[in-house]
Amino acid sequence: MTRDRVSEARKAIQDNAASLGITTAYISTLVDTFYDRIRVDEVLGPIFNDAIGDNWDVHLPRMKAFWASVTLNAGLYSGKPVEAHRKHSETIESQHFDRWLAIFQQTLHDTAPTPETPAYFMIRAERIANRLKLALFGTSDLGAPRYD
Ligand code: HEM
Repeated sequence: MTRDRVSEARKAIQDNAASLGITTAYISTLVDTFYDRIRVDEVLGPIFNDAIGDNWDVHLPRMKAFWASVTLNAGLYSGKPVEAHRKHSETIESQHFDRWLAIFQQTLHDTAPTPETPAYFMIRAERIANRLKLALFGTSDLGAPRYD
């Protein structure tokens, strides 16, 4: 695609997302609320707090950039999620993904600006969670999707 076509496609994605209430301001609220809940979760909290320690001021902007890239095609994130999780393969277990997704879904439910917002994020979160699970555990037993 030429550069014009790329920016046209990006604009179409962003207009569609904006019509669902998905903006960088909403992503910021979503990410802050989600990790506030994750940090106090009895199962996932210790994993995140051990891994991230005093670096939440680095992790949160990175996660906002990640979600802006996934949902708004913002092109802001350039990390390596598989490697980032593989570093924690001693502590992250396959069933933790269900809990992560359940907390994410509840956070979306509680904060969503429109009724369509949760599915837009959840479809993408589940797809990425499944790819991470496959990369980390080599399992294709991905469970029943919440959204498809
Ligand atoms: C079992 C569930 C999960 C656990 C326990 C977990 C844990 C973590 C931890 C500890 C980090 C920090 C890594 C580090 O800097 O050392 C991290 C980073 C990250 N996680 Fe997760 N995660 C989970 C699921 C997910 C899912 C489902 C997604 C996406 C939908 C995701 C996306 C990311 C991204 C983008 C990063 C930043 C990677 C980078 O450094 O660029 N994670 N995760």
